Amino acid sequence: MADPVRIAVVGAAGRMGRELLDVAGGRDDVRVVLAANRSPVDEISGHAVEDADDLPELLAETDPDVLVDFTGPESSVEYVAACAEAGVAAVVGTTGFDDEQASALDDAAESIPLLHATNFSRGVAALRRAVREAVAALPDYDVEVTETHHNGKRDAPSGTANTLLDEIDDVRGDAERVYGREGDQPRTEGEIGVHARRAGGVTGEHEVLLADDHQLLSLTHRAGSRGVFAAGALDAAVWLSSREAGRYDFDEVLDA
Ligand SMILES: NC(=O)C1=CN([C@@H]2O[C@H](COP(=O)(O)OP(=O)(O)OC[C@H]3O[C@@H](n4cnc5c(N)ncnc54)[C@H](OP(=O)(O)O)[C@@H]3O)[C@@H](O)[C@H]2O)C=CC1
Ligand SMILES: O=C(O)C1=N[C@H](C(=O)O)C[C@H](O)C1
Repeated sequence: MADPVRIAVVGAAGRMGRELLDVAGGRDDVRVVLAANRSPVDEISGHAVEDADDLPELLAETDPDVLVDFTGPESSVEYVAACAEAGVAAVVGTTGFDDEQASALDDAAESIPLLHATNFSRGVAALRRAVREAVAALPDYDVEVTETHHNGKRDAPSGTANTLLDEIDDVRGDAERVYGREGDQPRTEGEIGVHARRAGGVTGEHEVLLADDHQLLSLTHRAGSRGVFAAGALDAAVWLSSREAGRYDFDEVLDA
């Protein structure tokens, strides 16, 4: 069997960071060589947690093959730039990038392999394909996208909802997006309603609803645990570890 892929996890103390360290511990194709976090934390899943402000030095000391980042847009851009400097591949799960931050990922991908996905679950990959097919088959139907997440989520709508909206635009052309409705606001033809709900500990749900006067089609994905995202991100890291510099999609990992 091949040597395990050497992984660095940033955002180690976050919800996803903790899940990644836990899931990685049960796999023999990856080995965590660095866990780092902005705020000080002693230990997670048996890993000492280093100060993420020292990432450039830590990458040089620990020599990971791939860094896995689930943090925030500002830190993600900073960590990916450190990877580009150090020649370390990057798997990015962070969402909520503005255009400038997104193009910083493109810049890094000129010198390292980089894979960014707004959702690392296989179910959402299948949902994206199903949505494309449904929207193409039902061209005049009204479309509404609703996502529900835990009350600690910062960005809205979710990265996955934005990806689903882009899939719909690919098929229909750019539609007006209406974010929530209030007061006297009847639906206009072709608009897409977008709704973000935040409650309790919901891991992540996405629904694309298509309806006309006679039929309603609801396509829904519910993540049962963050383990599905962590497993997908580690699969992506293993796949990415043998790639050339460039920008890659999670679909390429699933199709391999
Ligand atoms: N692509 C996918 O499949 C998934 C993507 N996500 C995305 O991953 C990201 C993280 O989610 P989650 O783990 O729930 O978030 P948490 O808030 O639980 O954790 C965020 C982590 O990132 C760190 N962080 C946040 N902002 C900064 C910053 N400016 N500088 C340095 N470190 C920072 C935090 O450090 P500290 O401890 O110091 O606060 C913490 O370790 C989000 O963008 C979320 O949307 C989540 C799940 C699945
Ligand atoms: O913040 C989360 O939790 C999640 N974020 C991702 C997103 O913004 O789409 C993926 C998943 O839904 C969980």
